[in-house]
Amino acid sequence: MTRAWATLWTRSQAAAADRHTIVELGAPSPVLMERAALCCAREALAMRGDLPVWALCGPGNNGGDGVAVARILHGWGVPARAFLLSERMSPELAEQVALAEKLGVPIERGLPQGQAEALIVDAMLGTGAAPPLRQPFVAAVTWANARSGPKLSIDIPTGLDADTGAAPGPVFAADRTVTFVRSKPGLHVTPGRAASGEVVVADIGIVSQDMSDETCLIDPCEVARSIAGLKPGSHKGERGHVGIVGGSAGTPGAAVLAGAAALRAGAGLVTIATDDRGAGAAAGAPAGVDGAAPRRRAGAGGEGAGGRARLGARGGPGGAGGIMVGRPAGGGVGCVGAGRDRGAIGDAAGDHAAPGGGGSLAVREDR
Ligand SMILES: NC(=O)C1=CN([C@@H]2O[C@H](COP(=O)(O)OP(=O)(O)OC[C@H]3O[C@@H](n4cnc5c(N)ncnc54)[C@H](O)[C@@H]3O)[C@@H](O)[C@H]2O)[C@@H](O)CC1
Ligand SMILES: [K+]
Repeated sequence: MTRAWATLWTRSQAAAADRHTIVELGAPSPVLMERAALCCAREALAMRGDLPVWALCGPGNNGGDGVAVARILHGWGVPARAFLLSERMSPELAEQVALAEKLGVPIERGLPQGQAEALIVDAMLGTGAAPPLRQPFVAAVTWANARSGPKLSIDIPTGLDADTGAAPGPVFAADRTVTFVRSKPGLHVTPGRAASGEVVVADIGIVSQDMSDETCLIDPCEVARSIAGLKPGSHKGERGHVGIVGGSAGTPGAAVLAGAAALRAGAGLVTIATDDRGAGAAAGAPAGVDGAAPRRRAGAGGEGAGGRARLGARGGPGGAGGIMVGRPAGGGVGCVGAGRDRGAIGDAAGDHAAPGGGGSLAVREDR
């Protein structure tokens, strides 16, 4: 399978790539910062309308990006200011402040005063920071979120856990986030996804050395390409049989959704083995279908377009070519008749299921 899916960098992977590019390859840090700021300044220009731009800058290199954005916009004739929110400054930030001051860019200390509308640029904290957020950034994020104007985050929204998307305190609510080289997992996971707005990935020339354990963002187009189309005139029996084990009595939702998804993806036959007798009807299968289940004799089955419901006739889900296993409510152990030669997918709690063939649960890439 071709994996042209977008890769994501965690905080430590981003830091390793920065180090590799700057220390080992010798790319000058200010050059990378200039590229980062140029990309962000272009986005700010597109977002601001007629508004001035105010960059809220933290003590590290994310703050350095913010000062550089204000300088670049100032050079383009945009009313832009940088606001330094901390007494501390990384060497790169200090260089940016010195350069901006020489060029007459307004640099101020503390939060902006007054109620004028502006595009707020969040250059407070980036991938070098770990939540929970400390002062003065808690107050600054709260102040910014109470304003109605557009908001742009540099690299990640301040307050967000870049690795998990968790928000243990206030998080800057961005309309757009310009993130560098690779996006970050936290920008795509709730609640971080909502705080990040539109995510723009800007290649600023940082390269990684070892990305063997990198995480990928699944591209729906790539997934669609990897699923074979139906042959005209093909029979339901040629389109695969998916077995689903899951859904306790009264809570069949996940099993039902998995069954409906399998049918929509083109499976010829779906078998749901569940403790919940209503699951088959809920999944769109003809009523009254019954069959073998892992723990009790209750179950439901359905077939794709034009198919006839059947369950148990092929030994329940054990007859399936691929099996999905959910965890029964209450943490019981599922028992699946999946052999080593069949694909099995466990859910987040799939480690509680025991494949009957003795093999471990795994996602097979072939079909
Ligand atoms: N040359 C480089 O290394 C480049 C860095 N870039 C920018 O630099 C950022 C990373 O810079 P840094 O590593 O300096 O780190 P950051 O600027 O993200 O943050 C570091 C600062 O945050 C403070 N901090 C950490 N956790 C905090 C918390 N919970 N509450 C309050 N303060 C906290 C630390 O004391 C430190 O002063 C990237 O996100 C990116 O925006 C880009 O300019 C590209 C090039
Ligand atoms: K930021």
